[in-house]
Amino acid sequence: MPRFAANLTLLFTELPFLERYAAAAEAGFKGVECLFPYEWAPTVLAECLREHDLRQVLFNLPAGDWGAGDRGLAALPDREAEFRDGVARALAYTEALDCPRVNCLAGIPAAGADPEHCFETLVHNLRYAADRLVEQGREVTVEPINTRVDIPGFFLATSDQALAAITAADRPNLRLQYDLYHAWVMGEAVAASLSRLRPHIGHVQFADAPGRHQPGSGEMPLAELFARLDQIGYQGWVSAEYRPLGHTRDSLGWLPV
Ligand SMILES: O=C(O)C(=O)[C@H](O)CO
Ligand SMILES: [Mg+2]
Repeated sequence: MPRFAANLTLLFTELPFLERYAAAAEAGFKGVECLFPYEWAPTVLAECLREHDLRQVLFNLPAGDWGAGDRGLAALPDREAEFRDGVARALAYTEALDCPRVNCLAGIPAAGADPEHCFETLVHNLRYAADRLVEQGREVTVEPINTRVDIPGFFLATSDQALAAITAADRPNLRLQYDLYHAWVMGEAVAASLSRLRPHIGHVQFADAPGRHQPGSGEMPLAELFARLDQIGYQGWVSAEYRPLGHTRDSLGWLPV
């Protein structure tokens, strides 16, 4: 069985954020992730991890003004200084939380932006982030996100697009973040992709589709996909990144005890 982690931004939302660590540990998780840790001091989060014997496995680089519609900065040509500031900010958290990787969101380019220029910007920014993070021995992941339901206009909609950026940036600590849900929504043959992309995958996330809820709520063969991860020898973290239907604790039937 894979090593499962809980995404504390989406799971346990019945509780205030800092109380979700205890709930995750009590449910049996050993690892946690969140979208953005930045509104809490690194020392506060480090103490939550220590107190509940949890590992922080991932969080996102700052992604711009989320409320204003930003969904990442890395492919946005006029935001490079802000991207670099975000990397510096994230480094304080990777160090304090001993977090092995950060996820880099490409963002939604402005209407009419030149895709080639966006791609070059992305490659440049990925190199910058990878080179800063490697100094601490960390990885940077790149996540494709479905443009059909969740983030229309997102620059990297498919695994192959993300892989093209990773290959062009050419840094050993750059990896693919494979979110089974997004790949499924984009119509990817997920089981076959897992085998093909295995050498590039640094982190896995899941939710059932449609709906982005817990396993069993939709049509994805998630138990088979977890077994496939074992078969291909993937030993990294697999994070539950879904919006529970009902109370989180009643959504965890899929989690081995
Ligand atoms: O939406 C997702 O799947 C993610 O993992 C990102 O972190 C979104 O921000
Ligand atoms: Mg994801």
